[in-house]
Amino acid sequence: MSESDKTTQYTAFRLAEKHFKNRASRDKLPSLRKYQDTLVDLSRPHRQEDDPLWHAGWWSPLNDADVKSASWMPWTFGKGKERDKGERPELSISELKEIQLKDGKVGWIVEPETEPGSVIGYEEIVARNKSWTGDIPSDKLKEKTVSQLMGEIRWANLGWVYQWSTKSYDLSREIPIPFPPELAKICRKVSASVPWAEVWPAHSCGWETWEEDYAPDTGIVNFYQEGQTLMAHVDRSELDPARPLVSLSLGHSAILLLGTTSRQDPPRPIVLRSGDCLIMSGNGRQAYHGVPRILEGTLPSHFGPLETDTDSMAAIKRFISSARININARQVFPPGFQRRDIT
Ligand SMILES: O=C(O)CCC(=O)C(=O)O
Ligand SMILES: [Fe+2]
Repeated sequence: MSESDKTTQYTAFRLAEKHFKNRASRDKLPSLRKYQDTLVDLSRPHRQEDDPLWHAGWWSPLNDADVKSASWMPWTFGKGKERDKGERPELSISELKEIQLKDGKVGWIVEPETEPGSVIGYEEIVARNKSWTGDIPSDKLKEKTVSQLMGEIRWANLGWVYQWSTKSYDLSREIPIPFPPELAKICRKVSASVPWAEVWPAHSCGWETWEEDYAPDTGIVNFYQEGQTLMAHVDRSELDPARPLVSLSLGHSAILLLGTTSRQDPPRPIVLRSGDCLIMSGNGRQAYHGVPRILEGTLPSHFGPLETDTDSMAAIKRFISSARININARQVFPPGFQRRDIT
Protein backbone atom coordinates (compact mmCIF):
# COMPACT_ATOMS: atom_id res chain seq x y z
CA MET A 1 0.00 0.00 0.00
CA SER A 2 1.40 3.40 -0.92
CA GLU A 3 1.99 6.17 1.63
CA SER A 4 -0.85 8.25 0.17
CA ASP A 5 -3.29 5.32 0.38
CA LYS A 6 -2.38 4.93 4.01
CA THR A 7 -2.92 8.59 4.83
CA THR A 8 -6.33 8.67 3.18
CA GLN A 9 -7.48 5.98 5.62
CA TYR A 10 -6.97 8.35 8.49
CA THR A 11 -9.39 11.06 9.48
CA ALA A 12 -8.11 14.63 9.47
CA PHE A 13 -8.22 14.55 13.27
CA ARG A 14 -6.11 11.39 13.37
CA LEU A 15 -3.56 12.87 10.98
CA ALA A 16 -3.17 15.93 13.21
CA GLU A 17 -2.80 13.66 16.24
CA LYS A 18 -0.09 11.70 14.48
CA HIS A 19 1.70 14.89 13.50
CA PHE A 20 1.84 16.25 17.05
CA LYS A 21 2.49 12.87 18.66
CA ASN A 22 5.48 12.12 16.50
CA ARG A 23 8.55 11.80 18.70
CA ALA A 24 10.75 10.23 16.06
CA SER A 25 13.03 13.28 15.99
CA ARG A 26 14.48 13.22 19.46
CA ASP A 27 14.59 16.54 21.30
CA LYS A 28 12.51 18.19 18.61
CA LEU A 29 9.05 19.53 19.09
CA PRO A 30 6.66 18.97 16.18
CA SER A 31 6.69 21.58 13.44
CA LEU A 32 4.01 24.22 13.57
CA ARG A 33 4.33 25.24 9.97
CA LYS A 34 1.44 23.16 8.67
CA TYR A 35 -0.87 24.47 11.35
CA GLN A 36 0.27 28.02 11.83
CA ASP A 37 -2.80 29.54 10.18
CA THR A 38 -5.10 27.95 12.71
CA LEU A 39 -2.93 27.71 15.81
CA VAL A 40 -4.33 29.40 18.89
CA ASP A 41 -1.72 30.50 21.36
CA LEU A 42 -3.74 31.93 24.24
CA SER A 43 -1.21 33.73 26.36
CA ARG A 44 1.56 34.81 24.08
CA PRO A 45 3.95 36.47 26.49
CA HIS A 46 5.33 39.88 25.58
CA ARG A 47 8.88 38.78 26.15
CA GLN A 48 9.86 35.60 24.39
CA GLU A 49 12.63 35.07 26.95
CA ASP A 50 9.95 34.54 29.59
CA ASP A 51 8.28 31.82 27.58
CA PRO A 52 9.33 28.24 28.38
CA LEU A 53 8.06 27.20 24.96
CA TRP A 54 10.51 29.58 23.35
CA HIS A 55 13.26 28.25 25.58
CA ALA A 56 12.35 24.72 24.56
CA GLY A 57 13.06 25.73 20.99
CA TRP A 58 9.53 25.38 19.69
CA TRP A 59 10.02 28.29 17.36
CA SER A 60 13.38 27.15 16.10
CA PRO A 61 13.80 26.17 12.44
CA LEU A 62 15.68 23.17 13.80
CA ASN A 63 12.33 21.79 14.84
CA ASP A 64 11.02 21.83 11.31
CA ALA A 65 12.68 18.48 10.73
CA ASP A 66 9.68 17.05 8.92
CA VAL A 67 9.39 19.91 6.45
CA LYS A 68 11.67 19.92 3.45
CA SER A 69 10.57 23.12 1.77
CA ALA A 70 12.76 26.11 2.48
CA SER A 71 10.34 28.70 1.15
CA TRP A 72 8.97 29.76 4.54
CA MET A 73 11.72 31.23 6.66
CA PRO A 74 10.82 34.09 8.95
CA TRP A 75 13.62 32.74 11.13
CA THR A 76 16.47 33.79 8.94
CA PHE A 77 16.16 37.42 10.01
CA GLY A 78 16.79 36.70 13.68
CA LYS A 79 19.60 38.48 15.46
CA GLY A 80 21.96 37.38 18.20
CA LYS A 81 20.31 35.08 20.68
CA GLU A 82 17.16 34.83 18.60
CA ARG A 83 19.10 33.34 15.76
CA ASP A 84 19.88 30.34 17.94
CA LYS A 85 16.33 29.70 18.98
CA GLY A 86 14.53 30.93 15.92
CA GLU A 87 12.30 33.95 16.01
CA ARG A 88 8.77 33.43 17.06
CA PRO A 89 6.53 34.25 14.13
CA GLU A 90 3.63 36.59 14.73
CA LEU A 91 0.93 33.99 14.56
CA SER A 92 -2.37 35.55 13.78
CA ILE A 93 -5.31 34.99 16.04
CA SER A 94 -7.01 38.05 14.61
CA GLU A 95 -9.88 36.06 13.16
CA LEU A 96 -10.86 35.04 16.65
CA LYS A 97 -13.29 37.27 18.49
CA GLU A 98 -11.59 38.92 21.43
CA ILE A 99 -13.77 39.53 24.47
CA GLN A 100 -13.24 41.71 27.48
CA LEU A 101 -13.84 39.56 30.53
CA LYS A 102 -15.64 41.08 33.49
CA ASP A 103 -12.53 40.75 35.66
CA GLY A 104 -10.53 42.97 33.28
CA LYS A 105 -8.74 40.08 31.56
CA VAL A 106 -8.99 39.27 27.87
CA GLY A 107 -10.41 36.11 26.35
CA TRP A 108 -10.83 34.70 22.87
CA ILE A 109 -13.76 32.86 21.42
CA VAL A 110 -12.98 29.84 19.28
CA GLU A 111 -16.04 28.61 17.43
CA PRO A 112 -15.77 25.04 16.22
CA GLU A 113 -18.42 23.97 13.72
CA THR A 114 -20.80 22.04 15.89
CA GLU A 115 -24.50 21.41 16.26
CA PRO A 116 -26.21 21.93 19.60
CA GLY A 117 -26.11 18.77 21.68
CA SER A 118 -29.41 17.20 22.59
CA VAL A 119 -30.40 16.98 26.20
CA ILE A 120 -29.75 13.36 27.03
CA GLY A 121 -32.30 13.19 29.80
CA TYR A 122 -32.04 11.68 33.19
CA GLU A 123 -33.22 8.18 32.28
CA GLU A 124 -30.71 7.71 29.50
CA ILE A 125 -27.84 9.05 31.50
CA VAL A 126 -28.75 6.83 34.41
CA ALA A 127 -28.98 3.83 32.06
CA ARG A 128 -25.61 4.73 30.60
CA ASN A 129 -24.11 5.17 34.01
CA LYS A 130 -25.56 1.91 35.22
CA SER A 131 -23.11 0.16 32.93
CA TRP A 132 -20.39 1.35 35.26
CA THR A 133 -19.06 -1.74 36.91
CA GLY A 134 -16.35 -0.23 39.02
CA ASP A 135 -12.73 -1.13 38.72
CA ILE A 136 -11.90 -4.68 39.53
CA PRO A 137 -8.13 -4.91 39.71
CA SER A 138 -6.71 -7.84 37.82
CA ASP A 139 -5.16 -10.48 40.09
CA LYS A 140 -2.17 -10.49 37.76
CA LEU A 141 -1.20 -7.03 38.97
CA LYS A 142 2.03 -6.94 40.89
CA GLU A 143 2.62 -4.85 43.97
CA LYS A 144 3.97 -1.42 43.19
CA THR A 145 5.63 1.28 45.18
CA VAL A 146 4.00 4.69 45.56
CA SER A 147 6.64 6.27 43.33
CA GLN A 148 6.02 3.65 40.62
CA LEU A 149 2.31 4.37 40.82
CA MET A 150 2.87 8.12 40.69
CA GLY A 151 4.48 7.66 37.28
CA GLU A 152 1.49 5.64 36.08
CA ILE A 153 -1.46 7.53 37.50
CA ARG A 154 -3.66 8.86 34.66
CA TRP A 155 -6.55 10.50 36.42
CA ALA A 156 -8.20 11.12 39.77
CA ASN A 157 -11.80 11.97 40.58
CA LEU A 158 -13.33 14.86 42.44
CA GLY A 159 -17.08 14.63 42.98
CA TRP A 160 -18.82 11.84 41.03
CA VAL A 161 -16.43 9.05 40.12
CA TYR A 162 -15.73 8.96 36.38
CA GLN A 163 -14.53 5.99 34.40
CA TRP A 164 -12.69 7.03 31.24
CA SER A 165 -13.10 3.61 29.59
CA THR A 166 -16.91 3.73 29.66
CA LYS A 167 -17.19 7.54 29.82
CA SER A 168 -19.72 7.27 32.60
CA TYR A 169 -20.15 8.31 36.20
CA ASP A 170 -20.71 5.94 39.08
CA LEU A 171 -24.06 7.18 40.34
CA SER A 172 -24.65 4.10 42.47
CA ARG A 173 -23.00 5.69 45.45
CA GLU A 174 -25.05 8.06 47.48
CA ILE A 175 -22.30 10.48 48.29
CA PRO A 176 -19.64 11.51 45.82
CA ILE A 177 -16.07 12.36 46.74
CA PRO A 178 -16.31 15.97 47.98
CA PHE A 179 -15.62 18.53 45.28
CA PRO A 180 -13.14 20.98 46.87
CA PRO A 181 -15.10 24.18 47.68
CA GLU A 182 -12.07 26.36 46.88
CA LEU A 183 -11.87 24.84 43.41
CA ALA A 184 -15.62 25.28 42.88
CA LYS A 185 -15.16 28.93 43.83
CA ILE A 186 -12.40 29.39 41.26
CA CYS A 187 -14.45 27.71 38.51
CA ARG A 188 -17.54 29.76 39.35
CA LYS A 189 -15.46 32.93 39.33
CA VAL A 190 -13.99 32.03 35.95
CA SER A 191 -17.44 31.33 34.50
CA ALA A 192 -18.90 34.50 36.04
CA SER A 193 -16.15 36.58 34.40
CA VAL A 194 -17.43 35.62 30.94
CA PRO A 195 -19.98 37.97 29.31
CA TRP A 196 -22.08 35.05 28.09
CA ALA A 197 -24.48 37.24 26.07
CA GLU A 198 -21.51 38.16 23.85
CA VAL A 199 -20.36 34.57 23.52
CA TRP A 200 -23.78 33.22 22.58
CA PRO A 201 -25.63 36.20 21.05
CA ALA A 202 -27.79 34.10 18.73
CA HIS A 203 -28.39 31.03 20.83
CA SER A 204 -30.01 30.30 24.05
CA CYS A 205 -28.15 27.35 25.40
CA GLY A 206 -29.12 28.21 28.94
CA TRP A 207 -26.36 30.76 29.63
CA GLU A 208 -28.84 33.27 31.07
CA THR A 209 -28.76 31.50 34.43
CA TRP A 210 -25.14 30.34 34.56
CA GLU A 211 -23.99 33.36 36.52
CA GLU A 212 -26.29 32.31 39.37
CA ASP A 213 -26.44 28.56 39.06
CA TYR A 214 -23.23 27.27 37.52
CA ALA A 215 -21.86 25.01 40.23
CA PRO A 216 -19.35 22.34 39.22
CA ASP A 217 -19.93 19.14 41.16
CA THR A 218 -17.36 16.90 39.45
CA GLY A 219 -13.80 17.20 38.33
CA ILE A 220 -11.48 14.90 36.50
CA VAL A 221 -7.87 15.55 37.27
CA ASN A 222 -5.85 14.26 34.33
CA PHE A 223 -2.18 13.49 34.84
CA TYR A 224 0.05 13.36 31.78
CA GLN A 225 3.66 12.28 31.79
CA GLU A 226 5.71 13.42 28.79
CA GLY A 227 4.79 11.07 25.96
CA GLN A 228 1.27 10.39 27.21
CA THR A 229 -1.74 11.53 25.24
CA LEU A 230 -5.53 11.74 25.42
CA MET A 231 -7.38 10.50 22.36
CA ALA A 232 -10.10 12.43 20.53
CA HIS A 233 -13.38 12.38 22.41
CA VAL A 234 -16.52 14.34 23.29
CA ASP A 235 -17.62 14.66 26.92
CA ARG A 236 -21.32 13.94 26.96
CA SER A 237 -22.10 12.15 30.18
CA GLU A 238 -23.41 15.23 31.95
CA LEU A 239 -27.14 15.95 32.01
CA ASP A 240 -26.94 19.38 30.44
CA PRO A 241 -24.98 19.29 27.16
CA ALA A 242 -24.14 22.99 27.18
CA ARG A 243 -23.09 23.98 30.70
CA PRO A 244 -19.51 25.27 31.04
CA LEU A 245 -16.70 22.81 31.48
CA VAL A 246 -13.79 24.68 33.04
CA SER A 247 -10.41 23.24 32.16
CA LEU A 248 -7.29 24.43 33.98
CA SER A 249 -3.74 23.55 32.91
CA LEU A 250 -0.71 23.21 35.19
CA GLY A 251 2.91 22.27 34.61
CA HIS A 252 4.19 21.45 31.13
CA SER A 253 2.49 23.04 28.14
CA ALA A 254 0.44 20.87 25.82
CA ILE A 255 -1.21 20.88 22.44
CA LEU A 256 -4.96 20.43 22.60
CA LEU A 257 -6.61 19.68 19.28
CA LEU A 258 -10.09 21.16 18.96
CA GLY A 259 -12.12 19.71 16.13
CA THR A 260 -15.74 19.87 15.07
CA THR A 261 -18.55 17.34 15.44
CA SER A 262 -16.78 15.26 12.79
CA ARG A 263 -13.36 13.67 13.00
CA GLN A 264 -13.12 14.20 9.22
CA ASP A 265 -12.56 17.94 9.72
CA PRO A 266 -9.06 19.18 10.48
CA PRO A 267 -8.79 20.27 14.12
CA ARG A 268 -7.30 23.50 15.37
CA PRO A 269 -4.26 23.19 17.61
CA ILE A 270 -4.39 25.22 20.83
CA VAL A 271 -1.31 25.72 22.97
CA LEU A 272 -2.27 25.28 26.62
CA ARG A 273 0.32 26.68 29.00
CA SER A 274 0.46 26.38 32.75
CA GLY A 275 -2.17 28.74 34.12
CA ASP A 276 -4.29 28.81 30.97
CA CYS A 277 -8.01 28.29 31.31
CA LEU A 278 -10.17 26.88 28.56
CA ILE A 279 -13.94 26.90 28.93
CA MET A 280 -16.02 24.65 26.71
CA SER A 281 -19.68 25.65 26.59
CA GLY A 282 -22.82 25.53 24.45
CA ASN A 283 -22.37 23.81 21.08
CA GLY A 284 -18.64 23.86 21.68
CA ARG A 285 -19.17 21.02 24.14
CA GLN A 286 -19.94 18.75 21.16
CA ALA A 287 -16.55 19.28 19.53
CA TYR A 288 -14.05 16.44 19.36
CA HIS A 289 -10.93 17.27 21.29
CA GLY A 290 -7.83 15.52 22.54
CA VAL A 291 -4.29 16.07 23.76
CA PRO A 292 -1.72 14.53 21.41
CA ARG A 293 1.36 16.14 22.92
CA ILE A 294 2.87 17.28 26.15
CA LEU A 295 5.57 19.73 25.09
CA GLU A 296 8.79 18.67 26.70
CA GLY A 297 11.08 21.32 28.14
CA THR A 298 8.23 23.74 28.83
CA LEU A 299 7.95 23.70 32.62
CA PRO A 300 7.77 27.28 33.97
CA SER A 301 10.76 28.10 36.17
CA HIS A 302 8.58 28.72 39.24
CA PHE A 303 8.07 24.95 39.50
CA GLY A 304 11.79 24.53 40.18
CA PRO A 305 12.78 23.16 43.63
CA LEU A 306 13.53 25.57 46.46
CA GLU A 307 15.41 24.95 49.72
CA THR A 308 12.36 26.24 51.56
CA ASP A 309 9.91 23.76 50.00
CA THR A 310 7.94 21.63 52.44
CA ASP A 311 8.10 17.86 51.87
CA SER A 312 4.71 17.86 50.15
CA MET A 313 5.63 20.80 47.92
CA ALA A 314 8.90 19.05 47.03
CA ALA A 315 6.93 15.91 46.10
CA ILE A 316 4.50 17.93 43.96
CA LYS A 317 7.40 19.62 42.18
CA ARG A 318 9.12 16.29 41.58
CA PHE A 319 5.93 14.98 40.00
CA ILE A 320 5.32 18.01 37.81
CA SER A 321 8.97 18.08 36.65
CA SER A 322 8.00 15.58 33.95
CA ALA A 323 4.25 16.07 33.86
CA ARG A 324 1.20 18.16 33.07
CA ILE A 325 -1.92 18.27 35.21
CA ASN A 326 -5.30 19.22 33.83
CA ILE A 327 -8.25 19.92 36.09
CA ASN A 328 -11.46 19.43 34.18
CA ALA A 329 -14.48 20.65 36.16
CA ARG A 330 -18.01 19.80 35.05
CA GLN A 331 -21.50 20.06 36.43
CA VAL A 332 -23.11 16.63 36.15
CA PHE A 333 -26.39 17.65 37.80
CA PRO A 334 -27.89 20.98 36.73
CA PRO A 335 -30.33 22.70 39.11
CA GLY A 336 -33.52 20.73 39.60
CA PHE A 337 -31.84 17.36 39.16
CA GLN A 338 -30.44 15.20 41.88
CA ARG A 339 -29.18 11.72 42.06
CA ARG A 340 -32.28 9.60 42.46
CA ASP A 341 -32.43 6.05 43.66
CA ILE A 342 -31.34 4.08 40.62
CA THR A 343 -30.99 0.63 41.99
O1 LIG B 1 -6.07 17.71 29.30
C1 LIG B 1 -6.84 18.48 28.74
O2 LIG B 1 -6.54 19.67 28.51
C2 LIG B 1 -8.20 18.00 28.25
C3 LIG B 1 -8.81 16.93 29.10
C4 LIG B 1 -10.16 16.53 28.65
O3 LIG B 1 -10.53 16.75 27.51
C5 LIG B 1 -11.11 15.87 29.56
O4 LIG B 1 -10.78 15.61 30.74
O5 LIG B 1 -12.25 15.60 29.14
FE1 LIG C 1 -12.62 16.27 27.27
